[in-house]
Amino acid sequence: MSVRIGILGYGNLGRGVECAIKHNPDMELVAVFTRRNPKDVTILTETAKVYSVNDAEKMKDQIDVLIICGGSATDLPIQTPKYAQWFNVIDSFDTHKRIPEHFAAVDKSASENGHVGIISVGWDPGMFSLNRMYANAILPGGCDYTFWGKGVSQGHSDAIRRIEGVKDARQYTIPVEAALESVRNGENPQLSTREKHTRECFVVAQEGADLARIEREIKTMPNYFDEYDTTVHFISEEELKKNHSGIPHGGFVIRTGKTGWNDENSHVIEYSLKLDSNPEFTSSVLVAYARAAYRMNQEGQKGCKTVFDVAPAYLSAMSGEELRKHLL
Ligand SMILES: NC(=O)C1=CN([C@@H]2O[C@H](COP(=O)(O)OP(=O)(O)OC[C@H]3O[C@@H](n4cnc5c(N)ncnc54)[C@H](OP(=O)(O)O)[C@@H]3O)[C@@H](O)[C@H]2O)C=CC1
Ligand SMILES: N[C@@H](C[C@H]1CC(C(=O)O)=NO1)C(=O)O
Repeated sequence: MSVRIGILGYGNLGRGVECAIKHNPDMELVAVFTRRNPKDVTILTETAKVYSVNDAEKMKDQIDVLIICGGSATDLPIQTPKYAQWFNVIDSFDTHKRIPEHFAAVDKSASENGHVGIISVGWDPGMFSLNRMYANAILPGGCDYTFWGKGVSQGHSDAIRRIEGVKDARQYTIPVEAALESVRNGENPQLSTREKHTRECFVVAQEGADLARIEREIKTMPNYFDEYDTTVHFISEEELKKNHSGIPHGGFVIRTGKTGWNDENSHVIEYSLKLDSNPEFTSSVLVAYARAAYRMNQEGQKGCKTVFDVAPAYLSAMSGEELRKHLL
């Protein structure tokens, strides 16, 4: 029997989840929910329909897992705890400093209602988090480094789009080459946030908007830009569509550490991603964790989880026997 999926929020991630379900025969898309007028939202899956978010609760018995594809800056803190009342949920919440409070809110709602909510799924947080954890467990005395880009951060682009007067935006994260070189040379540098990345923003402003205010709000935005050297370019909608339509990204996690009675042996653990489509890759991770949430809930589990709490086998469409035969 297929895992019945709902999508809440039809943006880059929502479209990516719809596409990822096509690649997972054990899943089916039942509904897409939107805060806009459903007539204004067109999906590609003929067997599913678009509904208003106000209709979601009525469909709670028709959906096994609701994948919440809103923005981390303002949507997910409200949406994920709300819909965990009625559904097993998955989200991609990536405001790292606010994950503890988000976890607590989702845990209360999911636990009280007997659902599983897996938050902060994707690649960072998500796959990068897992690899940082594995590497720290294996090399307890070492140094961690995470680099992103050059690529388009969806979270930072979404955060800019939420600023009054902004019509559209793309934010590129750019690693500082000297920092990268020092890490790769095994120099184990102590790097501040500002020394690792810069951020470049391309913004389409609404007619008559106060550009100086928008630039200021971007550069001083806590949890997103205030710790970085950031440049802001105001461009036309045509320029954005022509020169910034893709959403590529990537990055890597490195941990260096030593073993031996006198730390005589050095080791480097590296996990890297090169993504043509940040949203499509992130959505593929969301869909795998939706499979896990359904299975964990079927076993009687409930409450909020992160990627650290999900045994890997729950993610796979293969049976235990197939996994042992093909991937062990
Ligand atoms: N953990 C990770 O590794 C990653 C996390 N993320 C997270 O995913 C979040 C969502 O990213 P993304 O999908 O790019 O965000 P979008 O801006 O594309 O979509 C966010 C929401 O905005 C609404 N929306 C989308 N398009 C329109 C439109 N044309 N007009 C009006 N509203 C619209 C949709 O809600 P509705 O349909 O209800 O209107 C949608 O759910 C990011 O904020 C980021 O935090 C992203 C990548 C990786
Ligand atoms: N959550 C990020 C995924 C990675 C990308 C990123 C960045 O460029 O700052 N941080 O984490 C996203 O929204 O794309």
